[in-house]
Amino acid sequence: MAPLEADGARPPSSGKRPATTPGSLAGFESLEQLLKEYVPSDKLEEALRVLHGSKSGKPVSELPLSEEVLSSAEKQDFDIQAYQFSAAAEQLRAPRVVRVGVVQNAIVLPTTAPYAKQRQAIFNRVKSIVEAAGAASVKILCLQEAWPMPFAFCTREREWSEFAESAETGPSTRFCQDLARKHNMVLVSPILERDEAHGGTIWNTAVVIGNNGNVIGKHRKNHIPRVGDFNESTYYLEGNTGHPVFETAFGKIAINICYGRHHPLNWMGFGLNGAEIVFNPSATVGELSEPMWSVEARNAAIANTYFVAAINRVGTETFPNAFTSGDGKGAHKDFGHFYGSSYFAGPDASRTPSLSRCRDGLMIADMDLNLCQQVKDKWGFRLTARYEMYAKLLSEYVKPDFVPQVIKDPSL
Ligand SMILES: NC(=O)NCCC(=O)O
Repeated sequence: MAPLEADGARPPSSGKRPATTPGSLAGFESLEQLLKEYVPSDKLEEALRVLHGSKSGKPVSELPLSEEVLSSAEKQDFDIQAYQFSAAAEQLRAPRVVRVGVVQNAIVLPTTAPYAKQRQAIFNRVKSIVEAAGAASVKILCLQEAWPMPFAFCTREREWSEFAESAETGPSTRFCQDLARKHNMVLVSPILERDEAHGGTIWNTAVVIGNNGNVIGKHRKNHIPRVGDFNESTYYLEGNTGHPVFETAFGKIAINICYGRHHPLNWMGFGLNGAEIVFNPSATVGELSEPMWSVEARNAAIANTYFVAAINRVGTETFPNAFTSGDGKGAHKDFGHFYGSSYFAGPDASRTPSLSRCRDGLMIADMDLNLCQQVKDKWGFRLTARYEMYAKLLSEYVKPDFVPQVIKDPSL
């Protein structure tokens, strides 16, 4: 199919990449870029209305950014996109608009480089993206899962545990504290945590740093995968922090770390505790999870009437020694491609396009948090839920003598 430039649809998008670029979708950085290239603009709006939901009949609108921020992204070669989730004007409440951002990034140095150098190179790269977010007045920013390190848990090798650090005083927390203070920004920093008070146990943890640079608290990943190359349970087990919601200067936030997105009750826990925005910092690869990616965070936003930010790392990470994963695949040295594609979803079923599948990126959105209550009042999911009935079922289910409620056709 030829591009539609000739009949005036729209010029070629900047999202074009050589088809050989790792992670590219037939030569495009994202599904939306591919659609932009081939679907005439009037029809594209209709297609996106159905695909991404709508705000008064239109896809989520773009948010203009300053030249300074745009040119910094271009110079440093990261994808930047910005959108706005508006809400209806209310008579008794002022809008509560908060500017939120997410960062996706590849590791910078090969996994064979000295660890201190690998981490410092990631710090330098992430700093430049966080600085752009700060210049764009982002007030709550979340980084990707285990952002200061390669996602080495596929290997099962012990030495990668060296990247674990204190959630309260480790180098990543100190790095984020400086940036949080500088930009008056809440920063969510998902790291590999070493808990010195409990024998140096390791956790997969998101540290929430307040806009004054203080550590507000932390949350430990609730669900640990045992699928494909995700051998994380060799390093850490299920978290013990429940479903905390962090009340920040800019809104009530929570973090559902990666594999927790497959568990609807996990999402529900954060909703019951009052989250308005739930971040889902992830590290996941195409072959395994891409068909689920565009569905799960969006469904969680709808079912729990809050905003969700789905964040995935990007790039292919190759490790020195081959590993196997008990799934019949031969020994290999990489996880496959982390497909990026971070996006925001609103409680009203609208969503943004995705960030690049091939490049680092910063996505920004203005969210009017009034939308959460407006959608609750309209759809009444919290009103109509049957929590006592679910609680009863669950309390029965966890008993060893549970008998499933099955009514068999007596004629069988
Ligand atoms: N990081 C992580 O939990 N990945 C598991 C794979 C997935 O959930 O897509």
